[in-house]
Amino acid sequence: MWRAASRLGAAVGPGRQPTRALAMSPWPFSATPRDYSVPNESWSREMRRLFDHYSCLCDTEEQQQSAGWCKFPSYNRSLKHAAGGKYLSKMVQAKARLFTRNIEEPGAGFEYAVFLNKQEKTSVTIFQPGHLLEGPPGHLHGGAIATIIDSSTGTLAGALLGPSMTANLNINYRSPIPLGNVVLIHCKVDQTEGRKTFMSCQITSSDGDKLHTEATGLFLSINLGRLFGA
Ligand SMILES: CCCCCCCCCCCC(=O)SCCNC(=O)CCNC(=O)[C@H](O)C(C)(C)COP(=O)(O)OP(=O)(O)OC[C@H]1O[C@@H](n2cnc3c(N)ncnc32)[C@H](O)[C@@H]1OP(=O)(O)O
Repeated sequence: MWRAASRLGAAVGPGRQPTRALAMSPWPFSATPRDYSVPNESWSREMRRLFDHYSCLCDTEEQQQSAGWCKFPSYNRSLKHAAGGKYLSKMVQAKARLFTRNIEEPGAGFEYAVFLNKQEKTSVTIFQPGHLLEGPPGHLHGGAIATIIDSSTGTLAGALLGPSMTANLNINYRSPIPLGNVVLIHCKVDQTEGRKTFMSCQITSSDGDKLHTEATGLFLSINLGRLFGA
């Protein structure tokens, strides 16, 4: 199924934006938070093609109901929202940024967008790794791979379960990922037992032909108040 999903559809007009995104709770910082998971000038043709393809699946209410896809917006600050500003120093509140969104230069770090299918409990992340994420020469660092896996599975877990944390990640690195190459990260929920959600994930080339990475993860629902010492 993962492979089939990556092959769906052809490219549509460049830079087309999804008309529907997942409903989010009100943003606490300003009326217009910036969604980082939209095309910018660093995105390759393939990145835009995949973005347009998955955006099309989210386009209309009818398609949403039949296919169940939506784009998950991605902001660079979540801390004040999560903690309600209560337990954190002003210094931390002012400086904290989501790890994957704190490289300012477009294309230098993590360029990605997450599309969720809540009905099927799956997600697809389209990911274009930039030059600041180098590990082996010309290729993506294993820690950066772990980061994008954690972010992708964590986003799916958060959307399905609410506040949750990664308890365990197991990663098998099968083939190196060249910097700049667009890859797909397919995540799915395998099982839920009380607070525990078991997930699995594959990273493939954008045509689905090459397997780069496989992973499993365990996420636990948490009480946010406890996380911040309540
Ligand atoms: C929307 C926003 C967008 C934003 C989108 C951004 C997405 C980014 C997502 C990033 C996510 C992260 O990086 S999170 C950061 C990395 N993770 C962490 O730092 C977590 C650190 N660990 C912890 O805080 C804790 O260990 C918890 C919360 C995971 C669990 O603690 P707890 O709540 O007290 O639960 P505990 O009683 O220990 O365990 C409950 C049950 O789970 C089992 N269990 C616990 N840990 C494990 C484990 N590693 N492997 C197997 N099983 C485990 C226990 O045996 C038990 O089973 P039984 O006896 O009940 O059967």
